[in-house]
Amino acid sequence: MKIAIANDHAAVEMKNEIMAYLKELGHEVINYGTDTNESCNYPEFGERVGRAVVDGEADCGVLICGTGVGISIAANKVNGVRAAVCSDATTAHLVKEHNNANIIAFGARIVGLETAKDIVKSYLDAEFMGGRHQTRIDMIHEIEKRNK
Ligand SMILES: O=C(CO)[C@H](O)[C@H](O)COP(=O)(O)O
Repeated sequence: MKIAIANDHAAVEMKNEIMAYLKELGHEVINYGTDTNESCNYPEFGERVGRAVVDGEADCGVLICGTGVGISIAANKVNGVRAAVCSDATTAHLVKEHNNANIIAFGARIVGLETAKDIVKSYLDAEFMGGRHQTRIDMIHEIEKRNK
């Protein structure tokens, strides 16, 4: 898969570890920054990965900030993005199966590296179940249309 990844200053080291792990798993990774520890603003990076996924430059995305929350909120402002913050592998699996999340997010100040690896692996191994879950995703798209 082609995976877009980005982070803020709180997550540079974790992003580098996760990029290496994703490559080990055989994925292509597109890095949208940031690559320095200098303080920056997570909305910029959330939007970059959100756009990359919605525009089809990547199949899915990984976003990391201190908590995973701010960067996912920003990504979710791009129409068509379903970014989900996860702190455990079970949730990561379910956000793909039920919500067809196209971006997974987590916090470098919240989870350790091994948990972060479990989260991305569990997400990537899962498949969207469709059916009643598709109905609900269609409803989310309707909300987007009503609130453009
Ligand atoms: O988690 C985050 C957003 O949800 C950010 O990483 C966090 O707010 C950055 O904080 P600071 O500028 O104090 O390092």
